[in-house]
Amino acid sequence: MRAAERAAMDAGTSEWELMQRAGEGAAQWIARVAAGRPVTVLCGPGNNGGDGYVIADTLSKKGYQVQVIAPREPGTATAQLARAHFAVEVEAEGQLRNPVVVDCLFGYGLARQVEGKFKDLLKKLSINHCYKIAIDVPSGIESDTGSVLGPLPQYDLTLALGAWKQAHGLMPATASMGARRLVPIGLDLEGFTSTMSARPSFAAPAPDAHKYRRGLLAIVAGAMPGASLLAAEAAMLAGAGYVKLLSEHPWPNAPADLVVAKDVNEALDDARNSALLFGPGAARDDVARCRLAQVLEKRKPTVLDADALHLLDPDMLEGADATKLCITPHEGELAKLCDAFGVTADSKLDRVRLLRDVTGLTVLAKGPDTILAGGATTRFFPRGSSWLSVAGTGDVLAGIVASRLAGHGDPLRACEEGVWLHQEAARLASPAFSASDLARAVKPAMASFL
Ligand SMILES: NC(=O)C1=CN([C@@H]2O[C@H](COP(=O)(O)OP(=O)(O)OC[C@H]3O[C@@H](n4cnc5c(N)ncnc54)[C@H](OP(=O)(O)O)[C@@H]3O)[C@@H](O)[C@H]2O)[C@@H](O)CC1
Ligand SMILES: [K+]
Repeated sequence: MRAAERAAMDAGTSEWELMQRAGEGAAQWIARVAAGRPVTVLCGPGNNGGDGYVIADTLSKKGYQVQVIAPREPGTATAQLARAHFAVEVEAEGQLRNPVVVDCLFGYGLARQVEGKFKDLLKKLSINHCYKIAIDVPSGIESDTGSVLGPLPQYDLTLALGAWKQAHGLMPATASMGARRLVPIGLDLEGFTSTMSARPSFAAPAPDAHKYRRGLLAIVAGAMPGASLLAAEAAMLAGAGYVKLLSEHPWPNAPADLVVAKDVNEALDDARNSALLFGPGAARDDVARCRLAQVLEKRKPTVLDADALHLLDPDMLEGADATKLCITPHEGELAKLCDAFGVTADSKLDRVRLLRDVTGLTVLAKGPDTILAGGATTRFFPRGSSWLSVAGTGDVLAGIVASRLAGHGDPLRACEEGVWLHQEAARLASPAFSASDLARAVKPAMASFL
């Protein structure tokens, strides 16, 4: 973010100009929400506080009654300029008088624990029944890691300035932000490798499509059949033209439109397979270990999930084509993988990136803050439904990602599309769904992206 702002300034746009765009853009949102009601703006000592003075000034000029509380005078030249433009009284402390409160205490410059008067203000904000708006990031948040450095009110709206920061996609920060909106300030974000995932759009199959061209996905089942059946049911609705379940199990409950291949070795050898999925319900014994080795040997685009992630280690990966593989670990599986590959880091984000770097795999670390890392890219996602916290939803995700992978063979794109489809299916299936409800909801979810 600092580099993008520096580039804009080098190209002739002053910091003051950027701050005015940010403050005025944010004020437009605030005016919509406030709808005429008086507004309190809390201003800190840096440029986040500077944004606050621009917001206060813009709202005043629109006829809003504005209270500004600033415990410390602005310390940067640009924030001082903003303060000088706001000709109305500023209180050093006081009660939050108004029904809408805008928090401009700290942005991405917060570098240590919030203490003293700033801490008191954030505490007051926490218990106040006002509509709470965070400017750029909530002021008690470290914007690179999403970790908490001060009191964290539950905001109704967070307005990211110029670009999304990593905290907008990371727990625990993201849970406090309420709705999130981006205020553009004209920065050139081309080449940003770490970004919020953009909503994808899908197309109907090509006019000359047939089932193989749309992709043949082979799902290799294991000892516990339910999980791979769930993955298959989701995969059949997520784009692949042909989903085959490779299993020696007799499958009395498999739907009629799911092909079950009993000769697993023969079906795995099928040159027409576009993608493979292995792991859900696979168990962690020697049989599963041999199966994983066999799957990797095929060097096809492949999704590894669940038990396969407990079996994966550097020896197993030897000879595999990492560029075609994606892994979809939850928190526990991520810890197991980090252990196996000698990765240690404090934050989930660093663990995911390091694991990607060490293995060359595309890593989709699922959870309340899903992180995707592959190649040089990191993607964050809008918050998904918390109803996804139920058994079997990971199998459904693996099926969806594998189905997308069968269609085009690009692991990063498949993961990104998979997360969106999964979250949309959850939204449509909510509240309180089972994993098979979720798998069925992939069908209407597809329609949302066409
Ligand atoms: N650059 C640009 O082009 C644009 C930037 N923009 C905006 O600027 C924001 C970043 O501004 P920033 O870098 O000035 O940092 P900011 O978040 O205001 O805080 C730093 C200040 O707080 C202080 N401080 C830190 N921790 C503290 C603590 N615990 N307790 C007490 N004090 C503490 C620290 O001073 P210190 O005491 O460390 O000397 C410093 O004074 C960004 O999020 C966006 O909103 C937009 O206008 C668009 C254009
Ligand atoms: K803030």
